[in-house]
Amino acid sequence: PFYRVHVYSLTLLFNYSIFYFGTEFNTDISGGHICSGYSHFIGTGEFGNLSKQYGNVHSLFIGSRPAVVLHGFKAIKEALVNKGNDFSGRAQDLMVNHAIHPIGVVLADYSSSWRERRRFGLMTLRNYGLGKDSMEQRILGEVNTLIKLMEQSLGTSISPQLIFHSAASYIISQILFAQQYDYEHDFTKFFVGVFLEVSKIFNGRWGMLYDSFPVLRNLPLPFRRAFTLLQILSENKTTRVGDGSSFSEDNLYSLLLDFHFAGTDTTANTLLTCFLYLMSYPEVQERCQKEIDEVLDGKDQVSFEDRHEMHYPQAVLHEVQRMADVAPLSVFHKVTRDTELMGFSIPKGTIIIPNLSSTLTEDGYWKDPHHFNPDNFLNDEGQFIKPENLIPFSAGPRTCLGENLARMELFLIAVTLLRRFRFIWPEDGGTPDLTPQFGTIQTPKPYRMKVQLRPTA
Ligand code: HEM
Repeated sequence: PFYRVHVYSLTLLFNYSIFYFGTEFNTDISGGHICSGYSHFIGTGEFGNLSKQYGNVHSLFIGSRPAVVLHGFKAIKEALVNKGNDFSGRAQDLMVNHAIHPIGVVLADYSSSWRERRRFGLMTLRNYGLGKDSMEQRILGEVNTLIKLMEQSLGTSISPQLIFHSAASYIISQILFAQQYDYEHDFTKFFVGVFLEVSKIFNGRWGMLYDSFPVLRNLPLPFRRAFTLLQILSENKTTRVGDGSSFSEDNLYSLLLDFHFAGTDTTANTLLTCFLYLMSYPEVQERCQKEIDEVLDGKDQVSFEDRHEMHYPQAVLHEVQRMADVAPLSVFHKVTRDTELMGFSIPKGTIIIPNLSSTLTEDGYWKDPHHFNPDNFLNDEGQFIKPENLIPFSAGPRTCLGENLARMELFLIAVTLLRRFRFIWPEDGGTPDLTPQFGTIQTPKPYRMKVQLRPTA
């Protein structure tokens, strides 16, 4: 038989529960091992253990569908970059596909229409100023709103979650929408709220049940709420597409959702991780501020170009991305034709799970793999270096389309806020908990922060 299945373990049901069956690949065919479970519930720590047991390329089941997990930089690069054409499809039968019809970019299968829409997305980002001053000015404009909010809360402790989510949402919305609303407007609250709630459903146990057990899909279970919310959003769309466009209204709507989904949670959770670590390591925060003051001496605002002179803050921001591990399993890929990888044959249609997390602490690549240490990104002369195996944006033809925008946002927001404020862990905040909450998009545990004006500000 293709798969030799035996029950490996049956762990809990429902409350953080998974059906977890271990199976082995028929060694005549693949030479490898297979075990199954469900990614959202196994957690990346468990994934790491599976690689120790089964190797850097092994498989598991999502419901009844076989998937292959790739661990470590070598296997991921070999598949996503060197064999990019074979490994760049997308699975088409998961809850996200059904709720958001995959005619945008993120969830679309590898095809000429995906390529066309991806090109359109990149062109739109460029036309709206990425790589030119205008995008920078928009981001800095948004930082001013953050500054005002923080100034109103000086001395008290604030919850940064909604603030950073709204800022990230606002920046991407400036490209996507003609009209803007402030943070307190009903539309903003509705829009940001829908995305937070829908992501929670996709990433939670209801999303897992939907994906694993197709028979449940039409039942009135709580996952239907995601469909309802997206339907309400869809009913509120208006179109600006003129005659002659190769894009339908639905294509544009999907692109809007894609860009907003892909660009908000990821960036906001990286910022949240950044300030969590800066408060937990005050000496790192102070060293960043010292270098920022020196480089910006006399300038009233930072520019993205300044990053080339800010070696330590750049190292800290990259180390934060390593710790944040925002998209631990990337977005699942799919094999577009029968192919092979590192001696394993993989049939067309197999889901591919790139375990990006596994590259972040991989032996032999980092000076200090298991601790927060900006030295991981500094050479002996204290200059910033970026090891090629830091791939939070993934790699190959499906690599994140918003990487440059995200990098610009993280740098400009962090540097401007650090120049003006000191961030302190509140006395009544307990001990900082740096362990992220596992999910398709990882997020730090909710925390509060205290903001003080810096004497030089
Ligand atoms: C820190 C911030 C971000 C991180 C860590 C991140 C990470 C990722 C990852 C891991 C993927 C999957 C790549 C793959 O399938 O191999 C992805 C895809 C994508 N990201 Fe991002 N992202 C970030 C910010 C953004 C922003 C700001 C945008 C907005 C323009 C964006 C737009 C996209 C799109 C459109 C895709 C789908 C690309 C495709 O399927 O062809 N991302 N991102």
